[in-house]
Amino acid sequence: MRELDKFDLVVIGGGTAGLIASRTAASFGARVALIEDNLLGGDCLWTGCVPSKSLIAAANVAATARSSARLGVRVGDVVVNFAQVMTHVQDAMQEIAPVDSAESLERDNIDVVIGRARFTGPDSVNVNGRELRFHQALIATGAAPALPDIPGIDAVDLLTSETFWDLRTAPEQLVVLGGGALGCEIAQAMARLGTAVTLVQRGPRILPKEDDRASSLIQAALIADGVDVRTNFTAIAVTSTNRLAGTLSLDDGTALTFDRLFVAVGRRPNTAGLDLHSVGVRRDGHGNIVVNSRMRTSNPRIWAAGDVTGLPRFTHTAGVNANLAATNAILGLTRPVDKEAIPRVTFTYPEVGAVGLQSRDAEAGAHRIVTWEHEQVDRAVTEAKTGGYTQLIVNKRGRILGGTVVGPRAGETLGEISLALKNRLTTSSIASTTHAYPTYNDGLWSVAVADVRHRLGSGLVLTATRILRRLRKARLR
Ligand SMILES: Cc1cc2nc3c(=O)[nH]c(=O)nc-3n(C[C@H](O)[C@H](O)[C@H](O)COP(=O)(O)OP(=O)(O)OC[C@H]3O[C@@H](n4cnc5c(N)ncnc54)[C@H](O)[C@@H]3O)c2cc1C
Ligand SMILES: NC(=O)c1ccc[n+]([C@@H]2O[C@H](COP(=O)([O-])OP(=O)(O)OC[C@H]3O[C@@H](n4cnc5c(N)ncnc54)[C@H](O)[C@@H]3O)[C@@H](O)[C@H]2O)c1
Repeated sequence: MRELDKFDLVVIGGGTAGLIASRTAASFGARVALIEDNLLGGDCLWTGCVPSKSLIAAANVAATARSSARLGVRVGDVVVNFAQVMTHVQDAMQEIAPVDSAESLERDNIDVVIGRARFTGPDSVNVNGRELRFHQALIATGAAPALPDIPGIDAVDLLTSETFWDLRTAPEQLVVLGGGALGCEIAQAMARLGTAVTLVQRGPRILPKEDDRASSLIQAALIADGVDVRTNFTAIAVTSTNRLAGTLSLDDGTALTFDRLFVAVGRRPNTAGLDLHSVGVRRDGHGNIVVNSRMRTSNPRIWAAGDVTGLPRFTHTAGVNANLAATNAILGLTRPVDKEAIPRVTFTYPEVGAVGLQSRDAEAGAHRIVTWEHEQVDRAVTEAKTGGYTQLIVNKRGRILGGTVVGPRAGETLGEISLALKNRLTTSSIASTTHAYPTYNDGLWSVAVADVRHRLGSGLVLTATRILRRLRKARLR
């Protein structure tokens, strides 16, 4: 660590938001210190995206092997070695870790300080008894699993996204509480790996943020994989038989036996111990740090990004918003955050990808919902994976305002829809772009062509087409 006494930017938290903010600021020549309390890489690398997608990859291989006879390939019994699955999960994390390491950050001229940060004054942070002074600071301390307040729940060692990755033996009976992205991904993956899984969702449907039909398709897919999906139930008590196992009582009088209970009911921001009061950084009713459209907090010297804010909790939003905050902080710019073109993907099978408006947001007369069934996507037919759809929400001129894709590679197709949304493109732009055949993106191409045809068949465009045809005929006479 260099001994110059004041940093241009002190970043608290070494997850995606903190790493990106530090690198952005350092690339502008700023003097940057990054403080991390635990492991550099944060949630995405150690407890979130990377381990969960590695687990899902193994689960999908098991499911593909089991269903291969349908395509004429018979394999023997599918045997899952859960300890080896978890070795694969650990290997994936270790392979990515060097990118986020202290050595790599120091090569980018970032001073890394390991320890827990606490604000001690308007321009100072204390770490392990040591004072770091800053011109500006950025809070990127992330979030942790929220725990529901259910009588008896403290008597069992819950599985959460933080503890699950330490498992080396698969539970036999897993109860998953919460049917959001996390609950659905884990429930399906574990069912595919051979665990008996029950998913309890408080509301009427799983994945409630998604299009109704997407929720129904994922619910059907989970059930097909053997998950016992219980929607519209409230858990009222936990009775433990030992520190790990017990029963979960539901409000209809039934009780679910589990040997592990996985809790996936949302996240709460990590702000404890930062002493935000002392620096005048405001939080909302959920404890999220309040930021303006430029990612600045109520203290103009302090910025925040990532899961600790109330903005959508994804790795890509953490990275993009942190980059924006650091750019605004160091260069004095006033670039606003993008709140419209925020894509999200739930990595169940099939995947659900969504961005912008959804069918429930479409206003009659102003918007149209155009849908293409994957039964008509040749790639899906060749792979026998036709149970999905591509849907766009467009305005009268065909401008793309949002979309939902359900299918095996929905997340890949979503990139093109996000690009269209961000750049205010119409379906004509997609329709007039040649797409390689046969790909899942054919669904998007087809839905765009269908929309252009619809517009050609009505209103001004129809009149213009008719006039052109008449003129052409007259010339040919
Ligand atoms: C199981 C799971 C799967 C997920 N899958 C996806 C996915 O597929 N795609 C996607 O986009 N998103 C996914 N997410 C969400 C994604 O992981 C988060 O949105 C993202 O990692 C948030 O990054 P962050 O930098 O804001 O916070 P974090 O990565 O949590 O980083 C915060 C860091 O701050 C440190 N810290 C906290 N307090 C202090 C302090 N006082 N002093 C010093 N350091 C401190 C913490 O140790 C931590 O390392 C998933 C999340 C989970 C739980
Ligand atoms: N693919 C991805 O991008 C991905 C995957 C996993 C997690 N994540 C992120 O991780 C975070 C956590 O995910 P999550 O699924 O826990 O949060 P979430 O808020 O998306 O979903 C929680 C679900 O639990 C339900 N719920 C709440 N209390 C309940 C209770 N007592 N009993 C039963 N159900 C209850 C809610 O209705 C909701 O559907 C999110 O911010 C998410 O963005 C993202």
